[in-house]
Amino acid sequence: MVAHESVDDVLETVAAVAPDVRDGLPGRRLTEAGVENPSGETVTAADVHADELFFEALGAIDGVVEYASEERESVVDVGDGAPGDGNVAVAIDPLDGSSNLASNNAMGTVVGVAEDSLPAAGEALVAAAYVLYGPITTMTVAREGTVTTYVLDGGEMRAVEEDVTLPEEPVVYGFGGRVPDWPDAFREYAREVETELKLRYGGAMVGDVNQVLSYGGIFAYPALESAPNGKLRLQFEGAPIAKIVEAAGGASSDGEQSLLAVEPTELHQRVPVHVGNGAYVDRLEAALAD
Ligand SMILES: O=P(O)(O)OC[C@H]1O[C@](O)(COP(=O)(O)O)[C@@H](O)[C@@H]1O
Ligand SMILES: [Mg+2]
Ligand SMILES: [Mg+2]
Repeated sequence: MVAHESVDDVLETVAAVAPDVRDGLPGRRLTEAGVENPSGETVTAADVHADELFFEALGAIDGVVEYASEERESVVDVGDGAPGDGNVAVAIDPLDGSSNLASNNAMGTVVGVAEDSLPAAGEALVAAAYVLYGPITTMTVAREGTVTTYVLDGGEMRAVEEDVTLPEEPVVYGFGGRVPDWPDAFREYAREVETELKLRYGGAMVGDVNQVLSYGGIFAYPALESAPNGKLRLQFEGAPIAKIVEAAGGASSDGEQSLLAVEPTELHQRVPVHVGNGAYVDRLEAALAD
């Protein structure tokens, strides 16, 4: 098998499983799983269910040899051999923004496909995608330098927008964390941005990034005084989202460099995430460097 066939299989499988994840949400509303994930966060029954569905389906693909999830402590070997030579590793945030289930707001799934063992840097990703469980279930895929958005119809991928690019005139911003917890330099930057753009923050990274991809602007979950690496995880959130935003003509940063260049040292490490139009990311980096 060659790598692109494994990548096709992974993307088609994520698309096929996503409707089942969605169908499983109503019955798991307001149900905690009673455990913490490796990041020390409360896990909902919906997080566990999504992880199980993706693990079963993705782990069964011939060319997938490693599976790592935000909900699992370590990488699981699910095939013979190592990533490379047609084999791939899959890193997944099975349900992003799952605290939005209680309030019935948008959530997502984020997936990165690498030809390297996990944890792998964003530069090693051969494809990245997110599913958005909004009024419509869509899937946005970055592959071979271009981004395509699909509507998922009964698990089938129907392309609705090819060569997705960030609009040149930015319109929206969304920043996570509490204002008093933001470092001074970020707070000053945010004060400027809020005079220029409209606030769009829904509390699920996938939904908030999709606003930026649709209207242009910037999304950030920055470093916090109480958490210098922010909240989001490099492997499961920052790197795949950066791959998609950069392939769509935007930029990403951990505050100093592209998120794709950040070398992971731990599977669940966190990283400050800033993604959006290049001009806003450049200004952010300049503001943090002062
Ligand atoms: O509740 P906050 O602090 O705004 O955090 C929201 C962020 O946390 C997340 O929900 C974390 O992702 P998970 O739901 O996958 O843990 C992001 O989707 C979102 O950007
Ligand atoms: Mg998440
Ligand atoms: Mg999650």
